[in-house]
Amino acid sequence: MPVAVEFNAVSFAYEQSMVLKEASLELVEQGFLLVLGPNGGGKTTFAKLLLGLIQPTSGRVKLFEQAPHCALSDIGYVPQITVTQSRLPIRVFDVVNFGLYKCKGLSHSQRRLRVMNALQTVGLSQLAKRKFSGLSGGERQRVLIARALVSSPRLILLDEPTANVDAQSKEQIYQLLSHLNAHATIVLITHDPNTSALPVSDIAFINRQVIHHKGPELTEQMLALSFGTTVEQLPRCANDY
Ligand SMILES: Nc1ncnc2c1ncn2[C@@H]1O[C@H](COP(=O)(O)OP(=O)(O)OP(=O)(O)O)[C@@H](O)[C@H]1O
Repeated sequence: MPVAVEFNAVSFAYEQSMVLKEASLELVEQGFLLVLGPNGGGKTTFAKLLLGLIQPTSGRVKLFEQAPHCALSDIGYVPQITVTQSRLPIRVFDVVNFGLYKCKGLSHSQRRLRVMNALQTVGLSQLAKRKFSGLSGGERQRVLIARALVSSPRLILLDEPTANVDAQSKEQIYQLLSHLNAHATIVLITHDPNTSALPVSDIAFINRQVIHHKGPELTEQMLALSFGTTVEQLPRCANDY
């Protein structure tokens, strides 16, 4: 399988403050990467590096074998929803239409078709004319997912899409992500401890260091890092206690 995301010994510091230290991972196309870690651990910084919004202090990030800023049309990004965004006086159709800003040369009817198809994929075509501000939290998140997938990206990056939604909406979003993973690589940043319904292929646990595991389980190293122990301090076997 070709590689979708590659972090090679990536470090990043905001001025003097080191946020990521020598992070390395590789995610193949159509993989499903769960990004976990405590508040302030560096998950959003990881996402910004992937989007090419910031550059590594050292090391290299590649997206589909290119520098991220050259592969931006291959990414659909679902940001954390802010209070300001949720109050915007704008219709659902127009929110999704914004996702086509990189797709030049489409006719009005082609745009309309793509927006309606994206809304249909997330199960909300009947809400196209409704005001975004009048939707529930779960519906808003699904509209933002439609905005991300309307340009047919090869990778969808989501930052906490289930943070403020009820259990039923979370289930709908997880079903949708499982469905989308048939055609796209997924990178999901989350604090949700219950992701067993998702077809996770890889986990990255981020707390200044990045521990990458190929498989859906948390490892002992990840748990140690979440409690503030460094990997070097971990006992190597039970006899060390
Ligand atoms: N623009 C910035 N300037 C300086 N420091 C920053 C900046 N953005 C983030 N940081 C710091 O970098 C560290 C990592 O932040 P980041 O937002 O990547 O963490 P996170 O894992 O996404 O956290 P959360 O789960 O709370 O969203 C934090 O200590 C944060 O205060």
